[in-house]
Amino acid sequence: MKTDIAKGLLSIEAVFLRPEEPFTWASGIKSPIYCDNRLTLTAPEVRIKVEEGLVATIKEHFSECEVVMGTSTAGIAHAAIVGHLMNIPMGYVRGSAKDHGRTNQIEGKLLPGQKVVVVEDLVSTGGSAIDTVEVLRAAGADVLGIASIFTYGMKKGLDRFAEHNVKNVSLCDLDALVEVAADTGYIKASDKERILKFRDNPSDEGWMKGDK
Ligand SMILES: O=P(O)(O)OC[C@H]1O[C@H](OP(=O)(O)OP(=O)(O)O)[C@H](O)[C@@H]1O
Ligand SMILES: O=C(O)c1cc(=O)[nH]c(=O)[nH]1
Repeated sequence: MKTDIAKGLLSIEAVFLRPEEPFTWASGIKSPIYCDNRLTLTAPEVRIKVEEGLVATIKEHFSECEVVMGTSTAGIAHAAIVGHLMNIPMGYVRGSAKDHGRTNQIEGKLLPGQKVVVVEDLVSTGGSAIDTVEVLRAAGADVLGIASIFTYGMKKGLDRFAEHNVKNVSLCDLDALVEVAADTGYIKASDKERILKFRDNPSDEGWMKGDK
C-alpha cells in the first residue's frame, strides 16, 4: 500500500523539492519538501487508489466508524468521497466557527456518542488533525481515530497523537516516499538523506546548505 501510494503521488508530481527556497508549512516550519495531496483530486487514476485506501484503512482499523469528518480544507473532499463509497454520513470541521449564519464549526449533523473517523490529507506536526479531533470530542463525538493519506512521521506529530490519545493511520509515509523517489530517479540519493535529516530534526536548518 505505502509503495503504491508513493508511486501514485510521484507519478502526478505531487512532491516538490525546493531546498534553495524552503516552503513554509502550516506550523511555520521551513521545509525543503512539500507534498501537495490536493493534486490527487484532479488525477482520477491516483484518486481512486487514495480513496479506496482510506476506505480499507477505516474498515480495518476503525471498523465501528459511523461518520467521517474532514479537516479543513484539504481533508474535506476526501471525506466526502470516502463517505460516499462507504454510504455513511460525512461532514467537516472548520478551522474556526463561522461568525455568521448558524456560527457552526462542525458542518453536517453529528449526534453525541457517534463514532467518528477524521479524514486528513497530510500530517506534519499533527496540529490540524488534533484540533479537529478535539472539536469533535468537545461536541460529544466518540473519535475512533484519524485516517490520513500521508505522514512525515515527525516526532512532534507522534508525541502529540500520544498526548491526545488518538490513533492515526496513514496510507503512505516519508520513508516510503523517499525510497521510491530515489529508486526511480525523482530525487538524488543525497536528497533522500537530506530530507530524512530534516524530518528528524526540523529546527536544524543545516539541510538548507546541504551540509547535513
Ligand atoms: O500536521 P500539521 O502541522 O497540522 O500540518 C498539516 C496540515 O497542513 C495543511 O493544511 P493547510 O492549512 O496548509 O491547507 P489546507 O487549507 O489546504 O488544508 C495540510 O492540509 C494539513 O491539514
Ligand atoms: O505542513 C504543511 O503545511 C504541509 C506540508 C506538506 O508537505 N504538504 C501540505 O499540504 N502541507
